[in-house]
Amino acid sequence: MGDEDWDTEILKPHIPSFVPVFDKDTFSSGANGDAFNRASDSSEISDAPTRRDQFMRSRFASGRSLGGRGMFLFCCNFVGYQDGNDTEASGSSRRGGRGSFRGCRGGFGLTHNNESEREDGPQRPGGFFNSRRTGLVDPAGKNLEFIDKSFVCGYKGFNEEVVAGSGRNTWKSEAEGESGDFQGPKVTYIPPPPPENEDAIFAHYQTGINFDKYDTILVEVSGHDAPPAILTFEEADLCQTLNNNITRAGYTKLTPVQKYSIPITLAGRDLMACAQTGSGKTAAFLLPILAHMMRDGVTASRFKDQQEPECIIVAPTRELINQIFLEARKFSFGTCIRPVVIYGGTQLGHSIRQIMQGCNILCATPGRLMDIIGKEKIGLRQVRYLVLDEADRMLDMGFGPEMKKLISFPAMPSKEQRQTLMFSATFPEEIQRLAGEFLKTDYLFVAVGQVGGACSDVQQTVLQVGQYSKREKLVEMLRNIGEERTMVFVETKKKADFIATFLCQEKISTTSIHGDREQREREQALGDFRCGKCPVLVATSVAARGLDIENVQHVINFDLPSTIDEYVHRIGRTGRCGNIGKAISFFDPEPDSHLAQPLVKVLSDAQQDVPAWLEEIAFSTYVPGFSGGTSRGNVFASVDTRKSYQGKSSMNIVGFSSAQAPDPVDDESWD
Ligand SMILES: Nc1ncnc2c1ncn2[C@@H]1O[C@H](COP(=O)(O)OP(=O)(O)OP(=O)(O)O)[C@@H](O)[C@H]1O
Repeated sequence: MGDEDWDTEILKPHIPSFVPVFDKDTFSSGANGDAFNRASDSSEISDAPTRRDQFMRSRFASGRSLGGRGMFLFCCNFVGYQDGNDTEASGSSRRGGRGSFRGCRGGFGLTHNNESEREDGPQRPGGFFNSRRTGLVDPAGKNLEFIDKSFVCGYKGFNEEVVAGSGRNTWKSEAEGESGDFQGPKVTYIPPPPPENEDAIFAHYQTGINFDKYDTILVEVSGHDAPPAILTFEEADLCQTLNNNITRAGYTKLTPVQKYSIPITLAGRDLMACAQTGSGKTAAFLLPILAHMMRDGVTASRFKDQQEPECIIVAPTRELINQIFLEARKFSFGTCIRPVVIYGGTQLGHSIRQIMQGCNILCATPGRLMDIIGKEKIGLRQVRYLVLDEADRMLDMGFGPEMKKLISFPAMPSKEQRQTLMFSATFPEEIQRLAGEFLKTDYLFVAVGQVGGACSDVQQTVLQVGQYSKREKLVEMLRNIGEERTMVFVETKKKADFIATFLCQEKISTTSIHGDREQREREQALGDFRCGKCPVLVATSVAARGLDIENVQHVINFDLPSTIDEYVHRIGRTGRCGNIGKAISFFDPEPDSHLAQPLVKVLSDAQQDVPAWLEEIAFSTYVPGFSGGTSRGNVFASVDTRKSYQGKSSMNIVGFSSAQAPDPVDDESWD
């Protein structure tokens, strides 16, 4: 069936509108076969040579995207209205006119080119102004119609404020959503308490066969007087409790980003660290912070109306910040340090109660953090460590203003008085420049491998698949993949629902995660995926960053994201911690041609085969003299952008393999 029929099909009233979970025993996803491999390879094989000459590749070195194919026109012909908050991609360029929800046949004819979902927005309230898919996601599993009730009142997305011309959305603070201007029905969800059982706290998965290969990755440290890397946990000279926790977590050997970031942080330096997905960045900031806190004799915080944490960690998504919290809880086990997590979509009172019981490390999503500071439940005076995980995302136009607000609070120690740490697998140049405002001028920059490069343990395949053939191809692949855990990324929340529902109809056990699902549903979906109850998770970019799920063997980009950075994060959900994984991307030349150049670069940098047809498209969209930065944030920074702007000779640059870890050479001054 082609996509032409899709809308019609979806409208059929008998189709379950929730995302059912099929029992695996009842509905087998099909036997493993070799068709998957054939499918994966077919386009490459038929498209002949896998690599063009070096000349062509070098021309794409800047990796700049040439997107901007016009406004994203999207009318929900199946619901008879159009909302303003459909997609989750945060790039400023929206995917062009031929989306999967094609045409503008119905609805109220509103258009919107500014649909990105910003995580950490308020939970959609219930009742009449309910989630736009009130009828879609029914946990009770009733068959409901795909009729959106919100069109009745012209609902356009709760608490949503579109910044015209920015190309990205910003939402009003969650503070307003939950406690301010908008008095919708209260969010009542209280997440389950974290496990108390030690086995569960220290549960971990095995490092993979390529874990030792991390040692061969080139590491570059730039900035003044970088402390030498350490080679072992012992060299970090952490306290006994921390060492015990590290051992119980199954860590025996440092990853490169840890070898460099731990001593830098222990030395009190500010840090911007860029390392490939799944290579242990979380422990790279948690361990030295915990060690410092222990060394400084942090006192157990007591029950108080206002808590003053020593450390604030922010991350862009709820699930990610919860994961970071669980890591903090694991490594601080047996100490008096109390980490707390707060995030949107949960009852505000619950967050407040958690904080009041004591808080040394606050893990928060930005909106909830602002809310809680506004309510004076958190005082900032004691903050010594500020961590921005997925820092490029935290500083982009979506979250940047809130982060700026955070560091501008009068009580917040200045950057000279606190330590600021930024981590990500991608750091576009313009974001690096913005980061300067948050960091001391002498911050150190650690680049493990190519900044913004994909994890080399992920086998990447790009297939040319037209919009109308995607679903058929997806089903074919998933049937061959069988029970192996697979994340399928799509561009919009509605599409996530459609594809998940479609796969369920095909009797493939599937669940979905995206920003229009209630938090309880999101966590349930993730839980079902983690435990293998649903081996397929259809997700929007809300699940692209940071999530560390054991045994994800495949990532399928049903739709490519609008930026190459997002691609790198998405495929990084597999191939983690030395394990190997596979990523398959459907490339539809019409909307995706702007990604051809950066894709060629990502593939070749990761020693992957580059299909000839992709090189052709990249070549045909190549603009001579085109280089470097773009406001779209989808090119790599060469490494530390201070070099580009202040001259290479003025930087201290140390390029060496992490295995050798010599002392950094003190070059000339750059500041
Ligand atoms: N030294 C180590 N030894 C063994 N396992 C480790 C080590 N460091 C990290 N891990 C494990 O590797 C996995 C990936 O780590 P983590 O989530 O911190 O990666 P990341 O670099 O932050 O990835 P992403 O860029 O996707 O956010 C986790 O399960 C973590 O517990």
